[in-house]
Amino acid sequence: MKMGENKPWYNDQLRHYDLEFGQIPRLHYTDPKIDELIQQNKPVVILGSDIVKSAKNRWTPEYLEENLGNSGHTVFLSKGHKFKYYDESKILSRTNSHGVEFTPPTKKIRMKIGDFMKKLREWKPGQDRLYLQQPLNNTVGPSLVQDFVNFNWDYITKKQTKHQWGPLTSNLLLISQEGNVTPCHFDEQQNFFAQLHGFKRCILFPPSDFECLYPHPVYHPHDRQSMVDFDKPDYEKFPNFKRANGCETVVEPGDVLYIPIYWWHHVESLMEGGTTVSVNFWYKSGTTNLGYPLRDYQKVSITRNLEKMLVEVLQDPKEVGPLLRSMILGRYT
Ligand SMILES: CCC[C@@H](CC(=O)O)C(=O)C(=O)O
Ligand SMILES: [Zn+2]
Repeated sequence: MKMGENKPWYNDQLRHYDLEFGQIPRLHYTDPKIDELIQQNKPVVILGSDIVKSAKNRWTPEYLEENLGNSGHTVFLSKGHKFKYYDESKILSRTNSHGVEFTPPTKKIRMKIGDFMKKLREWKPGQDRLYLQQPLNNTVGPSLVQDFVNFNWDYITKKQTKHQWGPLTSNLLLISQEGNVTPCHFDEQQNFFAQLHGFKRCILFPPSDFECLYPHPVYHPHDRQSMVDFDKPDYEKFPNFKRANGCETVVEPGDVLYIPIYWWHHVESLMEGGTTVSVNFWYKSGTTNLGYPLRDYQKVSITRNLEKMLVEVLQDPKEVGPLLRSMILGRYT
């Protein structure tokens, strides 16, 4: 294990960005502050728990190759290190019929785990990068099922109940090539993000950073994804990016990062850190009682609903801006 400043990784394995980041709190799982932070919809890394102990460092690439099962799995291919998500259903949507050209930045294929691992082992710079992203389902082998059953569901379910989250919707198994990046985006679900093998750097921003991170319009296939290229920010188009308030952590095997609903997150597998394995736990939001003042994520949710309604009723997305400007300039500003 590479040691640097008593960490199992070196800072030069992290990609460099123009921003400074605070640190996400890393608390022992018995610390009551964890529940305070979750209640405040703030991120926290839960340490030393046995939430995914049955899979920590056990779900190695080799073990998964043996036990993931022989049905194909969803693999994304990318020309570069970024794997920017896009919603296929929005590529051909009516509102997109206004000639909004969209070229998917990644290719989605199905691959057997053996072929995926072989490609990873034989990968050469310049070739497409690979990222396996597969919901855990009943096609996995019995050994994985046993490990999954042996997660500490009691701890997880207690948190789900205490914080009035909705139902668990899925567990996504993520097997990433070293150096891959999932660019900055937010999800509309609560997320317990469990790191099982290797190291991932996670940079998070609060929902109130909406005006610093410039999400694509809701009708766009890259809905919920930031338009800012962190590797080469365009400060002309996105001037507020320089004042985004990011916080970061590097999750190690066994760590569980709580990524609150609507929080922006950028996730990278450390460069030269080997293949990484994670599994996430996505929960629907609970029924939010509208208390005042409204929470930042509630305002984002309201913004999204407004945007969807306007695009729906105006039909042409290009009319949304002028209508909103005429509505607020000189009246609400
Ligand atoms: C497809 C999901 C990717 C994951 C980030 C990562 O591990 O690359 C994430 O964004 C999440 O768990 O919400
Ligand atoms: Zn996400």
